[in-house]
This record gives sequence, structure tokens and C-alpha cells, in this order.
Amino acid sequence: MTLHLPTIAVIGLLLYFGIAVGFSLVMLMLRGQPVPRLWAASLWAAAINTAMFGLPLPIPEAASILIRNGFGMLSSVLMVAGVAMHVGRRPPWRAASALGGAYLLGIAWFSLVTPDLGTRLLMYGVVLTAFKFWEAWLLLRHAPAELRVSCRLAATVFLLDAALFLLRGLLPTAPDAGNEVMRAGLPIYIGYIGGLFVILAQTFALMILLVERQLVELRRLARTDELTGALNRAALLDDGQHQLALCQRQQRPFSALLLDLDFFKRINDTWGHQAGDDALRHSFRTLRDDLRSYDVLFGRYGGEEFVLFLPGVAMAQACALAERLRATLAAHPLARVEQPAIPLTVSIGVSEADVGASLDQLLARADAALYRAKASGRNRVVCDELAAGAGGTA
Ligand SMILES: Nc1nc2c(ncn2[C@@H]2O[C@H](COP(=O)(O)OP(=O)(O)OP(=O)(O)O)[C@@H](O)[C@H]2O)c(=O)[nH]1
Repeated sequence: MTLHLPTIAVIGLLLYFGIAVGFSLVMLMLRGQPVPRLWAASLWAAAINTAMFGLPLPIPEAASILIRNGFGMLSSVLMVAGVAMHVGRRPPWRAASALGGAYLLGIAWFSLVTPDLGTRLLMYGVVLTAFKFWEAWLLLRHAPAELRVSCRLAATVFLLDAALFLLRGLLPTAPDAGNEVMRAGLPIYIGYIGGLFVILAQTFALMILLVERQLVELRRLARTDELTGALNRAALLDDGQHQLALCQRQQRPFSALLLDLDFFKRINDTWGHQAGDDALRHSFRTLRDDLRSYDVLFGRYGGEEFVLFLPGVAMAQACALAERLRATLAAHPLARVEQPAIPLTVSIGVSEADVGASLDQLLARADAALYRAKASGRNRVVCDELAAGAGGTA
């Protein structure tokens, strides 16, 4: 098989342009997101770099080498910046540009002052290896827990790419090769053709990173109440079911609080729906802040009702916590700009799960207790009388 560099470069060029176009479409789909934008720009810079490799320009060779390598470095800087942003780090613009700039100075020296293809290839291999290691390190070291799978897969591909860049850099070219790098034989073929496969693998790795992020975001949205940012009813019941089953297996107590804001309709009717929404947000945040030190499930059950599940907590402690929450909200009215604050109170029903009880039964008993709290004047806690040792508190 006879291979020569321009052939490989043309194949790489077609591949890179195809990938750059495809990724730009992905970027348009995910409009507004900076990471796909950086990666699409990186792939375009790599495509131009490859195009200049395969299709010689009518300009002096040294200028062509510098411009070509400039696009190569631009591609690497954009890629590592995108990877850093993807894992929630600040893009390392300065460090990456410094590495790219130092590399370009070296390339200028070894193309203008003492032209040496072997040294340029060595430098290219080493610097690209450094960039790929950097990207893999960012993905492995800083991946958020929920994105770990895709980050590990992508890091593996980046490390493979690093190994191929190192191989290509370290393999000596034939002494009289000139631009005919491929004359060095089979290992060089493997390095360059392997590189083409890794371009594809890297594109899929980038797609996997984006797909997992979108899935995590969709899942978060599906579990979140839009108005308050609390867990929504479906997520609350789902997680509650799971925690209740776990507590029952471990023979630990499990309690539930049903919290209902008092006279909420009056807030809407008196100060408007917007003030009602503000009151809901404020109530949730105030109660959540008071619960920060507890390992609990707290979310919006619907309308002006919230539910708190307390795994491992028995009735007496749950009632004490409910009383604390009631007092906290009563002490924190909704402050408004240049208008009187709106006082807020909450009625709370508390229940504890019996052996083998379902979540529905637990909530029904908390609801019955809440009904009694409302009937006996509101702004109070009632603990389910069926639970052992429990009593109402006002
Ligand atoms: N602003 C706003 N109001 C809501 C929202 N969800 C439910 N509501 C209102 O909450 C009010 C609840 O009214 P009621 O069920 O009569 O309860 P209440 O006025 O709090 O009376 P008690 O619970 O008996 O103290 C209704 O007017 C609903 O329209 C919401 O997301 N935003």
C-alpha cells in the first residue's frame, strides 16, 4: 500500500469539514450555549489547519507553515477552553495561549532560521499531547458527579489521541523526507491513519458530553417546581417512596409533614397574584433555609401546600421540628419595597409511618392532622393521634 501525506491530509480535510459542519448544526440546535460554540469553532480551525496541510497555498512555504500551525493552536486553545467550561471551570485562556504562542515561536525558528521538519513534527506531537492530556485531566479531575460517565469516556478518547500525537512526534522522519513525511514507513502510517479514526471518536466523545449534560438538565427540569425551584410533586413522591421503603427495610422511623399556608386565597385577592407567587417563593426559601442542617426531602405538593419527608425521624422529633418551622415562617413576613410586609403563617399536620404503611396512607394521616390544625384556628401544628405517644401541639 502506498500512502502519501497529501492523500491522508485530503481524507482528514473531508472528515474535518464534515465534522465541523455537523457540529455547527448541533451548535445551532443548542443555541445560546457557549461550550458547543467553542467546540464548533475549534473543529473549524482544525479543518482549516488540515486543508492547508493537504492543499498547498501560493504563498511562501514558511508563511504557510506558520499560518497552518496558528490554526492548529487556535483549535487546541478553543477545545481546552470548552472542556474546562463544560466541567464548570474557568477557561484557561492565558495558560493555553501561552503554550500555543511558545509553540508558534519554536515553529517560526525551525522553519525560518534552521528549517527542520523532524523537529517541527516532534514539537507538534509533544504540544498536542500536552493539550490532550490537559483536556483528559480536566474531564477526570473536575467532572461533576452527574456527568462522570460521559467525562470518563471522553477522557479515554483524549488520552488515546494524546498517545497517537506522541507516537507521530517521536517517530523519526526519513533524513531526506522533506515534506514526504510518509516515507518513514508503517509506524507513521499507523500514527496518521489512527489519527483519522480518533478524529471521529473524539467527535462522538464531544457529542456524548453534550448529550449527558442535556439529559441531566431535562431530568432536573422534570423534577423541579418552576415557580419555587422546589422538588415537584412527582419527584417528591418518587423519592419519598424510595426513602420510605429503605427505612422500613432498616426498621427505622419515617415521618411526614404536610404544610399548608394559611388564608392564601386572601393574599391573592388582596395584593394580587404576583404577590401570591412571591409569598410562595419566600415561604419555600425561608423553610428550606431553616432545614439546611437536616437530611430531608422537601418539596411543593401543589398549590400552597408543601411536604417534608423525614427519613429516620420519629413522631416526637418531627412534631418539634414542625413547631420550629411554623414559628420560623411566622417570624419572617414577606418584605416588599415601599409597601407593608405580608404576614405569613402555616398550618402543619404530622404523621409517622406504621409498620408496612404506604406513602399514601402516611400522607392521608398527615392530611387529616392538617385538617384539624386548620379547623382549630390555623397557624398551628397537629400531630397524628394514631401514632404512638403523639399529641397535638398548638
Ligand atoms: N399566586 C398563586 N396562587 C396560587 C398558586 N397555586 C394555588 N394558588 C391559590 O391558592 C389559593 C388557595 O386557596 P384555599 O384552598 O381556599 O386555601 P386558603 O385561602 O389558604 O385557606 P386555608 O388553607 O383554609 O387557610 C387559591 O386561591 C389558589 O388559586 C400559585 O402557584 N400562585
